[in-house]
Amino acid sequence: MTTLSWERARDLAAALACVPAPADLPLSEAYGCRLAEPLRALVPVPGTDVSAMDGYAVCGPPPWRVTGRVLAGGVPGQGLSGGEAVEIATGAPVPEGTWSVLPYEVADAADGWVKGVAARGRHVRFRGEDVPAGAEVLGAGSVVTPAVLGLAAALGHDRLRVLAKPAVSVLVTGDEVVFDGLPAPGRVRDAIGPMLPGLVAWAGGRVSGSARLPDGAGALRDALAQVEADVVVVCGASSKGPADHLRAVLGDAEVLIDGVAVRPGHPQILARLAGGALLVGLPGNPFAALGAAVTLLVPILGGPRRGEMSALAGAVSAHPRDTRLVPVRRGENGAVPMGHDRPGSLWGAALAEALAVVPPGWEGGQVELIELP
Ligand SMILES: Nc1nc2c(c(=O)[nH]1)N[C@H]1C(S)=C(S)[C@@H](COP(=O)(O)OP(=O)(O)OC[C@H]3O[C@@H](n4cnc5c(N)ncnc54)[C@H](O)[C@@H]3O)O[C@H]1N2
Ligand code: MOO
Repeated sequence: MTTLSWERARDLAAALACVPAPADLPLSEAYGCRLAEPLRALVPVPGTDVSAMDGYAVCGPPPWRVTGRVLAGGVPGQGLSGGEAVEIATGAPVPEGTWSVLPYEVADAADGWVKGVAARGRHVRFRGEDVPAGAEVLGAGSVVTPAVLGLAAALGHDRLRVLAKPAVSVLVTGDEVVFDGLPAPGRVRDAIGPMLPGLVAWAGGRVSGSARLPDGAGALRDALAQVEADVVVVCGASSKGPADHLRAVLGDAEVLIDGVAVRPGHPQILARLAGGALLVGLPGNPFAALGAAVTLLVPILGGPRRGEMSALAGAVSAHPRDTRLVPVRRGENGAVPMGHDRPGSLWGAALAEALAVVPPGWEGGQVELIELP
């Protein structure tokens, strides 16, 4: 299979973008998804007539004799008759017969009696006044924001039927890769695993699982056989060295892309596994992995595709055959290269807000900027 141009690789990945499927997710997992059906109130809010103020629930004209106290979560007890009041907390159910609530600030209370001016219905939140039971509060397709999650909980929902984000399972390979602490000589800290959840979430997916694998075809083959996700990302093992087993274990998978003419990140792979999931093979070099993820993974997850065009303000040399991805920040005269962009280093990318796409043989002129999260 021949190496694909960077543009064609990105287009092919976008054409294979995952279609979100309806699923019932707990509130804790639904953030950022779209509702697959309208959101309805399972209960009225408030659920019963409650006080909106700390003060006295009163009945009839003043003065009132104070007969008791009701706190939030309490039971209202006996109903009120004319000339009676109970001390009441905000959110507590008002007793039957309540005319209104007199806040402490305007109540004149002494010796078990209270006086004041109480307009009828004032400072009482009536059952269903905020949201009536059964009301459709949001339409299908609405994005589940933090406020939507709070509203859904208030309306009695534990789960939401949403268009679930594509699930991404991450496999990090390499005997030399360690996952915490200071790497000993010959070891290297995993710099790709920590980068992926944020990148995946930004692109529209969610990391549903991750595993750490030693080098070796057996471990990778077993892990791929067990994985349940829409997309599997394999980090490392994408090149042609003795420990690079990804191609060997692809078996009856359909390899769609094997190598992209881009620097860094050319040894990237896209395949359709026998079970239907897509596999993205990222190079082990961390900046190369980021470049490959932007090329294949982000479009597959439905993430932003095209960026704006911009001049480059700084010396950048094009590659004769490969597209270059150059970390940049926007400046007054165009995008400024950040440097520190060797394949093994994320320093430049960490300083950057976008990757400039420098086409093969580029001789100046505007280039596309791909936003980085
Ligand atoms: N004969 C060839 N050798 C190489 C080629 C090639 O075309 N022909 N391409 C080079 C390029 S470009 C890259 S990029 C790498 C890709 O290698 P792999 O994907 O097989 O990855 P590894 O060999 O396992 O590791 C490469 C490098 O990255 C480090 N690494 C691996 N995983 C991680 C991780 N999770 N976090 C941080 N660093 C990681 C690893 O220790 C190596 O230093 O192949 C070149 N070789
Ligand atoms: O492309 Mo490698 O991906 O240059 O380091």
